[in-house]
Amino acid sequence: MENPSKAPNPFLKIEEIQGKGRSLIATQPLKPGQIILRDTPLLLYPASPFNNKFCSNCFRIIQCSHIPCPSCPYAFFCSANCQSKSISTSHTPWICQSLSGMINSLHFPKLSVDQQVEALFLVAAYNLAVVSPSSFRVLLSLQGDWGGSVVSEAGVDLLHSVVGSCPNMNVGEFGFSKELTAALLAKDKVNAFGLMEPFDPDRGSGERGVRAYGIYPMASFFNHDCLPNACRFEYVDSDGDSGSNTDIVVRVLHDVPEGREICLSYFPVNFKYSERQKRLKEDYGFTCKCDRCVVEANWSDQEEEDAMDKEGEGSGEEEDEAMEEDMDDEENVNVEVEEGDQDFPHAYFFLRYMCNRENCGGTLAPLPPSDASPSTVMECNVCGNLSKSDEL
Ligand SMILES: C[S@@+](CC[C@H](N)C(=O)[O-])C[C@H]1O[C@@H](n2cnc3c(N)ncnc32)[C@H](O)[C@@H]1O
Repeated sequence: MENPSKAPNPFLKIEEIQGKGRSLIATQPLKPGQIILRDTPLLLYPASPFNNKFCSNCFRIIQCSHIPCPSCPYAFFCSANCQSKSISTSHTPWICQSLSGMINSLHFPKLSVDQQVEALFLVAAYNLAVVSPSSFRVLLSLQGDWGGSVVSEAGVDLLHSVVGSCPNMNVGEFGFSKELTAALLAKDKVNAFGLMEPFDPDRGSGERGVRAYGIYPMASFFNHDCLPNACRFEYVDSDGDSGSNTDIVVRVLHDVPEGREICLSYFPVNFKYSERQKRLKEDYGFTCKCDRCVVEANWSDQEEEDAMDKEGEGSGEEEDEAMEEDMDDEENVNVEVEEGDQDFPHAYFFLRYMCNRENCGGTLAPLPPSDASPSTVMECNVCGNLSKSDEL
């Protein structure tokens, strides 16, 4: 599951940016669609304690019959291979015993579903301390501290006592303390990526279910931007080796010059200004001051509504200066933008990089370039649709 001693990434370096902390910077000019990162999770944990829809090891959909764990009722596998692999990764004997102890305790059923999922994370994290101390150290080095604003003291007390009901919380050199539990919860909150359930056209983009959460050692250094220059893809249900299907793949959307920071959006880009600010403050502990937020901070509610309507229509207007800066090197700009309409300066981004399929809200990135020529086929990172960029 984890591989903390990977080769250095040739496209990215970590640098401190004032006000943002560690950030990922392009070490060379990047082409549209270029894969800049494939990252393997340090740990994965299920988004629900009582799920038999997804394999507890590879998190693929279980197609027909599942294989239950012989020792507890909380894990199901898609194959004998996954079951045997899980013994050293996602469902070790330690996790199996801990889950049984914790879920049968008096406190667990009183937790909200979100708290139950956080308890599952803590069990997975303390398991990592047992099975791979070096990976646990990597987890501890990520952003998120006890005392930050993203986890409440009451929540920490409750979860620490619930996880304390596991029968064997002797976790070696790291110990088991409230401070460690609090730090782990904060790290989970600001770094976890959701591995999503397959796209369902009948559900809105905000309602899409999560099958599992993962903490990725390198992807955890991507900062947020409300108009990102990269996006991540996951192919959990793909064939191939169990183990690599939960990797995340990050591709750039357009040309990026050397030295530019690479950012993801931490949620669908069509969220309104107020929703974005709330989410970033509550879940990640910061106030976003990206170029888009600076512009939208001055919008009235009506202007925001108008902009969202236009975005839904996918109509193109003028690029703003900030976007121009990011797009200077864009080779495939073939979208006509209307002149003189200043009220929705980021329309170009939505026209070109937002999936227009109903209820999707995904981001479009070109397929990886072949022979150094950018692809004209765009792939949506939510519904998986492929479209020709020149259809725009
Ligand atoms: C996934 S981590 C990103 C890496 C992090 N900067 C670090 O030093 O490890 C998320 C955290 O980075 C910071 N961050 C991310 N995007 C930011 C932004 N646009 N402005 C300010 N801080 C940001 C916040 O502290 C957030 O909780």
